[in-house]
Amino acid sequence: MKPETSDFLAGLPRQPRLLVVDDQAIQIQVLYRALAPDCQVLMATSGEAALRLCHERLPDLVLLDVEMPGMDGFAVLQQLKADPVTRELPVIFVTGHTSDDVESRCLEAGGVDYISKPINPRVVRSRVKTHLMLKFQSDLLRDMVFVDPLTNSYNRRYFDQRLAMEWSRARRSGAPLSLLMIDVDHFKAYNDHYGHPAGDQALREVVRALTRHLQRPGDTVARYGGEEFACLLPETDHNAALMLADRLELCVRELALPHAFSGAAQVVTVSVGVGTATPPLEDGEQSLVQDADAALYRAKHGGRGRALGRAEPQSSKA
Ligand SMILES: Nc1nc2c(ncn2[C@@H]2O[C@H](COP(=O)(O)OP(=O)(O)OP(=O)(O)O)[C@@H](O)[C@H]2O)c(=O)[nH]1
Repeated sequence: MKPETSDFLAGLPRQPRLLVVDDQAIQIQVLYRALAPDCQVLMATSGEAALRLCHERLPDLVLLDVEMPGMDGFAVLQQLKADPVTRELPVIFVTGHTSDDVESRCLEAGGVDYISKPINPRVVRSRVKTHLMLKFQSDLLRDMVFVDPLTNSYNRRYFDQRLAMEWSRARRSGAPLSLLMIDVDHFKAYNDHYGHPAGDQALREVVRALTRHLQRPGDTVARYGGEEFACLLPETDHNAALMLADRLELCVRELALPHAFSGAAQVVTVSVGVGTATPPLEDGEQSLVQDADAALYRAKHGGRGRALGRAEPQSSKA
C-alpha cells in the first residue's frame, strides 16, 4: 500500500533511520509499509536484538512494541536510558492495550509517545514525522553547544560532561576506562611557516583521521584545547588503549602533511599520552586526565611522534 502523502521528508535534513521492534512479523510488515518509502527501516523481533541494533546503527527513532516475550518494551527502554550512547534515542511505544494505565506507563517510562494497535498508517506517519522533526532540532541544538566549529569534533564542554558520565558508568560496571591525550608536535612552527589557515586545515585533517580510526560508537574524540585532542575509550584496558594510540599516531603520520620545520619528522606528527582508570575508582575523574597528561609529557620529552602509557618504559617505537 502506497502512503498518501509525499512530502514526508520536507523539513528533514536527511533520510531518517528508524528501528521497528515487534515480535510479530505481521506488525513489522504494517509499519514497514507505512514508513519504508521515506525512511531507512531497520527491524528487530526481540528486545535483545533491538538493543544490539541501537548500538550498532544508532537509529533516529525507535518504534517499540510494549508486549514482547522475554524482554518487554519497558525493559528495553530502561536499558537504552542507562547507556550514554543510547540514552537520548527517542522511543515511541506501540501497544495493543489502550487503557489509561498502559498509556501513562509508556510516557512515565520515558517514551516520547505511544501508538495503539491496530496500526493506522496515516497516524503512524504523522506521529513519526513530528518526532523526527523534534529529534533533528535537538541534534542541531546539541551540535551548537557541543561541537567545535573548526574541526567539527566535540568540544571541551562535551568532553567534560562525557568524562563524568563514563566515569560513573565505569564505577558501576567495573570496566576499565582509558583516555588518550593527543597533541600535534611543533605546531607553533607549522603555523609560523605555513600560515594559520594551513594550520587550521591540518587540524581538520588530523581530526578526520582520528575519527576514521575510532570504530566503536562509545569512543569519543574531542578538541581539548588549541592543538590538543582527547579520545575517551570506555571498556578499554591499558594494553588495548596503547595499541589504539599507536595506530592513531601512525594514521596521522600517514596523512603525510609536510612539516619541514618539525624536529620530530618531515611530516605532521602527534604525541599521545595514554591513561587508564581501573575500578574501583576512588579518585575523581580528573586523576585520569592527569595520568594521560603525564604520559603525554613523557612522550613529548621522549622525542615526540610516539605514544606512551604508564611510567614503565612502554614505548610504542621500542
Ligand atoms: N592554526 C591554528 N593554530 C592553533 C589553533 N589553536 C592553537 N593553535 C596553535 O598551536 C600552537 C601550539 O604551540 P605550543 O603550545 O608552543 O606547542 P607546539 O609548538 O606544538 O610544540 P610541542 O607541543 O611541544 O610539540 C600555537 O602556536 C597556537 O597558536 C587553531 O585553532 N588553529
